[in-house]
Amino acid sequence: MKLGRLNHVGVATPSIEASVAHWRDVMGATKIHEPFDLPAQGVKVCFVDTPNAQIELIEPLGADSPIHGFLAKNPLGGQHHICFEVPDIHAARDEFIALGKRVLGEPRIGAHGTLIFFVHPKDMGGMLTEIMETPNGNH
Ligand SMILES: CC[C@@H](C(=O)O)C(=O)SCCNC(=O)CCNC(=O)[C@H](O)C(C)(C)COP(=O)(O)OP(=O)(O)OC[C@H]1O[C@@H](n2cnc3c(N)ncnc32)[C@H](O)[C@@H]1OP(=O)(O)O
Ligand SMILES: [Co+2]
Repeated sequence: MKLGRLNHVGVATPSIEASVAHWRDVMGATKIHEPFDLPAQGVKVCFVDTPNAQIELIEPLGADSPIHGFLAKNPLGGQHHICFEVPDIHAARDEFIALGKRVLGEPRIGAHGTLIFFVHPKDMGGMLTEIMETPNGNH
């Protein structure tokens, strides 16, 4: 697979409002985007810009949110996933599968409007890994 740039670090939180205050007041973030709901992924999302990538704050949305289990184990929240860009999402998916990695579902539209998929943390050195097709303009 051709590894692209680190797009974001996903950070699970029980409260985006509280996390925004942390990133603004403690970490000095100056560009924090408006939060929005992503019902298809079961999360509320807020992007925090850093000079070379984004922090993606995710709060559970709805009873079936995929981050409920993580927050039950980590009530304060914490680093949940890392996301790398690739030029061709379908080729990347095929390559992970050929390597015996558990790809979690079909490619679907993520928070940046391009296709994403996840690879199981137990097959990725303990890190839930999101693979994302490079957005237009990032090439
Ligand atoms: C905002 C939209 C989108 C984007 O565009 O960026 C997103 O990022 S959405 C982010 C949220 N969505 C997802 O996480 C979808 C993919 N995740 C899953 O399918 C599941 O969460 C999971 C990874 C399969 C875990 O399932 P779950 O039922 O929550 O946990 P288990 O208890 O079954 O866990 C098994 C095992 O794995 C460990 N684990 C779980 N989550 C993580 C994690 N984030 N990082 C590292 N390890 C994780 C968990 O601790 C268990 O380990 P053991 O206790 O040793 O068995
Ligand atoms: Co993400």
